[in-house]
Amino acid sequence: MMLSVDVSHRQGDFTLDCRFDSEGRLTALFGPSGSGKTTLANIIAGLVRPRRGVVSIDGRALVDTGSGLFLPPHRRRVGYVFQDARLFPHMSVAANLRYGRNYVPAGERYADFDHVVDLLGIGHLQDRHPAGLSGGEKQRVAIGRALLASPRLLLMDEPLAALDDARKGEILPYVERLRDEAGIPIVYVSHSIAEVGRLATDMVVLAGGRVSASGPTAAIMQRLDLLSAEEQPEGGAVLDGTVIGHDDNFDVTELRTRAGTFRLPRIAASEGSTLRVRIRARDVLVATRRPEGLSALNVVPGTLRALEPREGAALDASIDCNGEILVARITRQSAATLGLVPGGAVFAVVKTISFDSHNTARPAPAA
Ligand SMILES: Nc1ncnc2c1ncn2[C@@H]1O[C@H](COP(=O)(O)OP(=O)(O)OP(=O)(O)O)[C@@H](O)[C@H]1O
Repeated sequence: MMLSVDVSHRQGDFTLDCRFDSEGRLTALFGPSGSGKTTLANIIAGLVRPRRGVVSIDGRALVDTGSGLFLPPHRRRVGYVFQDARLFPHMSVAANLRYGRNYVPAGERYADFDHVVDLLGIGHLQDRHPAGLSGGEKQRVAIGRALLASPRLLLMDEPLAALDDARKGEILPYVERLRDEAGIPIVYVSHSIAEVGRLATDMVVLAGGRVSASGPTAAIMQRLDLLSAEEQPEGGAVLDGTVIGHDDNFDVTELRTRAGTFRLPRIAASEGSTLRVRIRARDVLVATRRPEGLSALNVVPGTLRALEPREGAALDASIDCNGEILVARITRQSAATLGLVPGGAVFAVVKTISFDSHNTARPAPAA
């Protein structure tokens, strides 16, 4: 599926002027508060009519101001999941789930009730009412309701924002399954690097109503300049790898990536399965010689590509490790002391313990 967006819009003092194309399974609209993510999602859904422009899915326009076309929301077949689940309180879970189906012509209904219920693990909740559900359960039902309307595209606007960390952890694997198994492209609004790094195949970065970058997640994530100063240490490389084994003595999992082999705290994943890890810039050290007498278990050789000074004492070193770029946030003083220069041979050092549930996930299978 190809989602194409080229729109301009004004609301109050805010101007949105966005253009991007995405073929991603899960495209994240990422950016700080007020950058225009929800406005853009609302334009795609048909809740906001742009002043100018076109939104199309696979070449079929949903809105085209040039020709005066504006499909109303219910004719777009775009499912929308909001931050708060917005279930009908007087209806059972089963009735909530069936609600959207009735608006879809029989010939266009492809979503299978049992499959969706199974995908989201909500079969046992069907007789309950929303008031008796946890936040995470409500959100899974809201996702199910949107899916059962057989959408061509699913929009999710900060669907985890209202949940605590434990509930987020509970629901993230369901979003991954949705991305990998439901066959519906997802546009996912978020300002969380952890969520986007884990889920997104593609990213559109918004700043002040404009697209500052778009493309595959791994390529965008390493561009720390796209992040705010507070977010930058959270940014870094996103690598996909294969589990090559577990060390039972030390509860460690070995992951082979193109950049090298990494040891992570043990992960319940079978040998040969694939994992995505995000290596935060703040967790990477740089050495000019292979270090000895150091507790960090992960040392991969590479070539220094660039040194980008950041605010205050910080500097980002981009290290090319066999074609994958790792970013290390170090001090300018360290770079000067080590005599770092682009083109030099270095080692990237990563603590095993820096891999945690916030930066380890299963990747989307190849499209
Ligand atoms: N109906 C409206 N009228 C006027 N201005 C609006 C309206 N809705 C939103 N805005 C403004 O448009 C800008 C973009 O808002 P939007 O909700 O799209 O941002 P966002 O990136 O989704 O932010 P957040 O992450 O906080 O939800 C903001 O400056 C907001 O104040």
